[in-house]
Amino acid sequence: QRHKFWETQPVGQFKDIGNPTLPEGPIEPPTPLSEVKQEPYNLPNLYEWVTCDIHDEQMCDEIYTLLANNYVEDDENMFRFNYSKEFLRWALQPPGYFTAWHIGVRVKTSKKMVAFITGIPARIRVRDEVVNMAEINFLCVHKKLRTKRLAPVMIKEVTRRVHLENIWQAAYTAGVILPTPVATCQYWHRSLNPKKLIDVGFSRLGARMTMSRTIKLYKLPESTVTPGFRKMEIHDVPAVTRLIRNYLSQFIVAPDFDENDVEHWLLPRENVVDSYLVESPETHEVTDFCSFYTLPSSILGNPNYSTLKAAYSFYNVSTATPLLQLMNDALIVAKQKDYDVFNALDVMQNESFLKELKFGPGDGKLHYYLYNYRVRHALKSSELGLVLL
Ligand SMILES: COc1cccc(CC(=N)NC(=O)c2cccnc2OC2CCNCC2)c1
Repeated sequence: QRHKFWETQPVGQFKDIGNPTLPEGPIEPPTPLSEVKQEPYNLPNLYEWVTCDIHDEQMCDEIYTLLANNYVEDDENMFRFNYSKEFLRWALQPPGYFTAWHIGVRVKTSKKMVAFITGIPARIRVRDEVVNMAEINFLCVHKKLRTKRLAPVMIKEVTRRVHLENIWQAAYTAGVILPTPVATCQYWHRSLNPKKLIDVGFSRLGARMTMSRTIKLYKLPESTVTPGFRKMEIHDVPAVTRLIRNYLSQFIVAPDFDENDVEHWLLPRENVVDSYLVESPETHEVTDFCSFYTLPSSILGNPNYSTLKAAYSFYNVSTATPLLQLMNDALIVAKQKDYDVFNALDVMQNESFLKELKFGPGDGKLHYYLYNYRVRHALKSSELGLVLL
């Protein structure tokens, strides 16, 4: 019964692992658009599809609430992602987005939103092939409807709508193992507010450690140390695009960002995404870049705290400032902005700073997947240059 659905899909199958005869690249060829199913898949009788215009305040509210109450929790069900409305509008409206790929399921009678799944277009390079893909995210089924096998039909429906736009590949992540991970990443956490993290059960007091010793251990300078370190601004887009395109070229899988993408994904947006760069005081050249996105978590069942304010490492480039120093400045800014914790995956060159900057390993892994694209063998996480929201 395991993976009954995924064994029917064009994804790397476990039985194919290590089979050298299977070529890297698309698993199935594109279908002629006339042969793509024109009408939506059938839902169980009580439910109907709804195309969600995230720009509409009331619709955005319904999606926010569905996710806030039913989306991903940590393994111990102590925390649940609490994506903000402005974050969702940012995440779902990149250049070239399709409203039709923001798909809700609601109860026909009550019109209550009970499930959601999204796609956004992205150009993703795999080795030296730039592929038009859909990034699939926010798959969420209401807790009370989990046994109704809604996820497979939702995945087929978003796939159908992506096919109608002549896109045949996708990228997605999951905390669970499905056929077949293209890379498996470990996540790490850097305490910024250790007392709160311990009070809410996110962290535990180390052995032979007192609370005051722990607070001292994670203490950071009041201000950043790198000369020329400043917030990114709109006029920096061309320079940051050059910097990040060059940096990402070293990874096997990475986004193929152009200036429009950089302007959308990396320009600071309050409470959504923060980005900083180093402009050399002498030459005024942009030499380094760091960024993190804001994804709070609801704290489930704690009398004193309701929200964990978390920063998630996004894209970081160092060409002149040591990455260690650049990321320490990112930690300092996050602390200044009252974040409780700074999270990072061991992707790109992150491993080079995680331990030294006092990140601790998380208790789970994040698996990356490609749909209808075979990668001969799983990548090391350091060969991955893609961070999904
Ligand atoms: C602390 O609150 C949590 C609430 C829900 C789940 C988790 C654990 C977890 N699953 N974390 C991650 O997936 C994760 C850890 C570090 C960096 N990015 C991550 O996930 C991102 C990227 C994938 N989509 C969710 C956000 C933690």
